[in-house]
Amino acid sequence: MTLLPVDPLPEREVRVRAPGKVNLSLRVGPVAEDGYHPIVTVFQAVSVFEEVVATPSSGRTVSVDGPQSELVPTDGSNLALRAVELIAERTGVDEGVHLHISKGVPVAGGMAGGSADGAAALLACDALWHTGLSRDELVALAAELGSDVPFALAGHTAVGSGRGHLLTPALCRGEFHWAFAVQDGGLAAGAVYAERDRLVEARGAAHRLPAADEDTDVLDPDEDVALMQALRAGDPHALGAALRNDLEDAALSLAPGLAEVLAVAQDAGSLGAVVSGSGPTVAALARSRQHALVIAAAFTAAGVAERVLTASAPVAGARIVSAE
Ligand SMILES: C[C@@](CO)(OP(=O)(O)O)[C@H](O)COP(=O)(O)OP(=O)(O)OC[C@H]1O[C@@H](n2ccc(N)nc2=O)[C@H](O)[C@@H]1O
Ligand SMILES: Nc1ncnc2c1ncn2[C@@H]1O[C@H](COP(=O)(O)OP(=O)(O)O)[C@@H](O)[C@H]1O
Repeated sequence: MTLLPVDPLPEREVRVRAPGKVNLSLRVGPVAEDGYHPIVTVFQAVSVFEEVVATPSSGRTVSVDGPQSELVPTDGSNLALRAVELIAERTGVDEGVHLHISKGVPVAGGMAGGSADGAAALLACDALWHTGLSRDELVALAAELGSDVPFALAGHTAVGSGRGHLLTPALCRGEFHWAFAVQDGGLAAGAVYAERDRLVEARGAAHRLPAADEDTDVLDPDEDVALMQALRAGDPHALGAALRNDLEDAALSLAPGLAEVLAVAQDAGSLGAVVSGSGPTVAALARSRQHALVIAAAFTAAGVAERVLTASAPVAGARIVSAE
């Protein structure tokens, strides 16, 4: 009897796409004992995406391509690999996986690209390993990985409280258009929060006030009434006027060149411009898709960005795009 060659089983592959974000408002309270700051933030997911492809493998490894990929660690500190270890540990799975990440979101840019990879890896492993986790279980694992990871799962527009991990969906009508000025060097979120503490304390000392007094009402949700109304009305002019980021002074203090980026956005007629999260990416709100391209061109012409991006928003959170 002759044995016919048998085709190997087709490689299974799960492909997930997850968005970056911009903080439309970011209000920061005084640092808590655990080293984290209570915040109230309005997240919006933007059409700048990470793609993560998971395939079975003997080990647990990651590879990365795309802009700034050389800045992304491929050891156990990679958020996507941390997600793999976490889901394996909690579900008792003893399998390997290789993740390939194609980066679209700036690295350490304040747009939560690493968080998007973490969220994508959770979804990919859940599908690949048939662990069948519920949405709530995935969200709980996401919150363990990082403050911004639950929003990368949720997407759209949402209010984040606590460390930013407790989410409430926000009503939002229509489509908004953004231009982003991306910088080469990133800013670490922890360093920017620490710089904010230093600035608040220095200001408190100058006014002979206890530093914490300044933040007494900062976490009151009513502070964002105008912004929430602008979102409900789908009014980009009102939204532009309501943008706010309490980390902006700290990001500007660590990266003073960002003041010029904000000025260029204003000169190009943006409806509002802010540092995105902990920076250093600057997000400029445009009147239209065409206007976003004009603002992006102005960033390039002024030489204030290493790279420019345009995006529409809001978009959905992490999604499986194919599983075969
Ligand atoms: C500033 C924000 C705004 O959305 O995002 P980015 O701009 O970095 O994307 C977030 O608060 C960042 O979230 P994320 O980057 O997930 O932070 P984590 O990994 O949880 O924490 C990194 C470090 O930031 C500081 N941190 C983070 C969140 C928070 N509410 N208070 C903090 O003080 C802590 O020092 C922590 O050690
Ligand atoms: N998958 C990943 N992609 C990007 N950065 C990662 C990843 N995993 C870990 N990191 C580390 O986290 C840092 C910040 O991640 P990132 O999400 O890109 O920025 P931010 O927190 O500013 O939004 C990076 O400088 C990098 O050292």
